[in-house]
Amino acid sequence: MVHQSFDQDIDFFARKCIWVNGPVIVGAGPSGLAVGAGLKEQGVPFIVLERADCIASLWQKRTYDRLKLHLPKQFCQLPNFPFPEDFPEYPTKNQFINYLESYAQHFDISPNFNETVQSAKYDETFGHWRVKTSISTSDSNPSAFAEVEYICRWLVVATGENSEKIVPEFEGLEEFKGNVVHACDYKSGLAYRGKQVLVVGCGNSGMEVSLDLFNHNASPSMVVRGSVHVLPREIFGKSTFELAVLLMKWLPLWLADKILLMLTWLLFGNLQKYGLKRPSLGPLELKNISGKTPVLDIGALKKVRSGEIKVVPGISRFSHDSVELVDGQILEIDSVVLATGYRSNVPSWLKENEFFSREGIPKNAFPNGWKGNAGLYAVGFTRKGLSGASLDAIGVSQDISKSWKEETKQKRKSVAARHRRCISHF
Ligand SMILES: Cc1cc2nc3c(=O)[nH]c(=O)nc-3n(C[C@H](O)[C@H](O)[C@H](O)COP(=O)(O)OP(=O)(O)OC[C@H]3O[C@@H](n4cnc5c(N)ncnc54)[C@H](O)[C@@H]3O)c2cc1C
Ligand SMILES: NC(=O)C1=CN([C@@H]2O[C@H](COP(=O)(O)OP(=O)(O)OC[C@H]3O[C@@H](n4cnc5c(N)ncnc54)[C@H](OP(=O)(O)O)[C@@H]3O)[C@@H](O)[C@H]2O)C=CC1
Ligand SMILES: O=C(O)C(=O)Cc1c[nH]c2ccccc12
Repeated sequence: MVHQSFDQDIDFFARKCIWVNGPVIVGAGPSGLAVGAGLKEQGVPFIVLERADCIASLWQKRTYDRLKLHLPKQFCQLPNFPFPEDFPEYPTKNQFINYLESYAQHFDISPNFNETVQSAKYDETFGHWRVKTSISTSDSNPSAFAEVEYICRWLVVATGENSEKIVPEFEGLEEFKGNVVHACDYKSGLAYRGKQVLVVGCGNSGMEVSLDLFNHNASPSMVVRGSVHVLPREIFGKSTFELAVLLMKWLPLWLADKILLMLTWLLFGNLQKYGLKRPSLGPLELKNISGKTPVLDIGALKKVRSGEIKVVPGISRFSHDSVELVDGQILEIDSVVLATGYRSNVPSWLKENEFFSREGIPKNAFPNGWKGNAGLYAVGFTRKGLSGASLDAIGVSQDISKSWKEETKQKRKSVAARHRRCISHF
């Protein structure tokens, strides 16, 4: 049996208290599923808590229709369960979701859905974690919920680097009468046909949303307030990411960057004249230091070059039907898509400040960022996408399995000893 439960009266409602014989995993995205799979293989019981009503909610609920994986498939599959052979080099979002559904089914992982972790704290006195959740009990009434407290020896944080959208404040945005959405709520350009759309941000989301808008006969203007690395997804028919991995094996990061940028220059030439200034650090060094992912171009650049996607500088302020930019120009716009990125939500619920930074990312760099103290683990915070998450998950599930087996053996021994003592009294 995985857990035992008992009720505790707290104020006017009952908080259920559940002892978990094994780890609690927070998040049923690729990272949480991969840890669950590793634990299943070792026979370790666990529970997975997921705030959404499905697995991989980032992929199922917070991404646009035409999204594809932008790294080749061999860098995106989870441990011990390869992609189907007929998957293309860059699987579509739906193919990836189907794969994750099969993964959960194959390893028999059934998360507790609609259950949000509100806080988790280590209890030094008893040597275990107290994980408090709220479960939404009604779709029609968001204030109807129950509360549960889990008590466990191991806590796995798998809530992701992208769990909350970043919505910056802009002067006058409240006056703007058009539609404003974050990229996580953008599905397709269908609803934007014929519209002037301001896309704020030029990461992979900003570039791909701009391209999708253009493909649906809208007119996108993309805000580039700083600098950005745009690399081709393939260089002379070979994946740029794969090439980067290869270069990084043998060369220092700066040299790998020089080679990538030289090859990119051969293909793209100088992009500054289109408003796309490169950062002074190379793409791999920048990713390593700041986490900023280079853009892997899937066709937006061609449209930037032709002027079909306009590049505009930073924003000064919005008014009811337009936006003023830092260079003084005023653009009339119908809608805004904020492709302004994401952040971790760990600081809002994990009461701990040794292992995780204030930004909610483990302080130790890859590959030493997955194990904290007192049974605390992190998976999927390496800024290395799905391949980083898979490596974390292997380490975490092996480590927990080892200590779960040791502790379980100890407990069995002491129960057996107690049992023997009892028998010898007769
Ligand atoms: C648009 C987009 C495209 C991407 N494409 C690629 C790609 O092609 N290749 C690649 O390698 N990486 C890609 N990434 C990176 C991405 O982070 C990974 O693909 C992957 O989703 C990470 O998995 P994860 O499980 O760590 O996090 P997530 O997929 O974000 O899963 C975390 C889960 O935790 C849940 N959760 C959060 N907070 C709580 C809480 N308090 N209580 C309970 N549950 C909670 C969330 O609902 C979510 O389901 C992409 C990211 C984005 C945003
Ligand atoms: N096909 C795929 O696989 C895709 C993958 N992804 C991944 O998802 C993750 C998130 O990407 P993304 O959503 O693009 O987020 P990013 O964090 O990469 O980019 C955010 C962008 O918003 C800009 N920005 C933030 N605040 C402001 C502001 N106030 N004014 C103007 N610009 C602003 C940033 O500019 P600045 O740099 O100046 O701060 C940056 O250009 C990445 O890992 C990415 O690779 C995303 C889309 C598609
Ligand atoms: O964070 C992402 O979006 C990824 O897909 C993973 C990723 C890790 N390192 C990179 C370097 C270049 C492009 C993508 C990645």
